[in-house]
Amino acid sequence: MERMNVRVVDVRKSYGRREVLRGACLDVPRGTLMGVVGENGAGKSTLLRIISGQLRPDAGSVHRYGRVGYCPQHPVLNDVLTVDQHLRYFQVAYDLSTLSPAEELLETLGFAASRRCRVAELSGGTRQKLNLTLALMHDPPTVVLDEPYQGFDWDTYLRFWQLAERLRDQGRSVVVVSHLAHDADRFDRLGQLAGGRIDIRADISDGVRDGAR
Ligand SMILES: Nc1ncnc2c1ncn2[C@@H]1O[C@H](COP(=O)(O)OP(=O)(O)OP(=O)(O)O)[C@@H](O)[C@H]1O
Repeated sequence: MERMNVRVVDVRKSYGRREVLRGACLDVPRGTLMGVVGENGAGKSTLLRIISGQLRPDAGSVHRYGRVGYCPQHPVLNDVLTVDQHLRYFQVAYDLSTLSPAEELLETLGFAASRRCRVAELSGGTRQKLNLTLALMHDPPTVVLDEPYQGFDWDTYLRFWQLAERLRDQGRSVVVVSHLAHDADRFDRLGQLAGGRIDIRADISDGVRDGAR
C-alpha cells in the first residue's frame, strides 16, 4: 500500500459567503510529484496554505506526516535583511546545525553571488529563488510550492524541475501549483481544482486513471 505524506479529507473553506473549497480531498504519496491546476480563483493557494498549516479549514481534516516546506505564491521576505541573514534566521527557526543544504540550493538555483545583498536590491526572480530556498533548506518530507518558478529565467526553470525530480526520487512528496499547460507532463499526478473539489486527472506513475472525487 502506498504511504501518504499528506491526506486532505473533505476540506471546506469559505471567505465570508464565498465558498472556495467544498469537500476537497487529496492524497499525496511519498515519492510523488503532484501538480495542482485550476482557473484563477479556483482555490489553489487556499489549498496549499491549508496543507502547510498556515490556514485552518472550516471543516474536514489534514493529516501531515512530518514537516511541510511551504513556498508561498508571494515571497514573504524582509527588505532590509540580506540573503545570508534570511538563511541564518531560518536556520534558527528550523533548528538546523548546518547551512550546507541551503548553500547547495543557492548554487543549484544560481544566486550564490547575491548572498550579501539586501532583499530590497534583489530582482523579482532572485527573490523567488530565496523564497524557494527557505521552503526547502530544512529538507522536509513534503514540500508544497505555489507557482515556485515565477520570474525564473529558462535555465533556472529547468534546474528547478531537476531539483523537484530529485526530491521526488529521494522519496519526498512534492506538490506544485502550476499555470503552465506544458508542465503537465512533468507530474506523476495532476489534481484539477474546480467547484471547490479536486479531480485527479491522470496517474502516469502506474498507468491507472483515478476517478473523480
Ligand atoms: N484572505 C482572503 N479573504 C477573502 N477572499 C479571499 C482570501 N484569499 C483568497 N480569497 C478568494 O478566494 C478565492 C480563491 O483564491 P485563491 O488565491 O486560493 O485562488 P487561486 O486558485 O490560487 O488563484 P490564482 O490562480 O489567481 O492564484 C478567490 O476568489 C479569492 O479572491
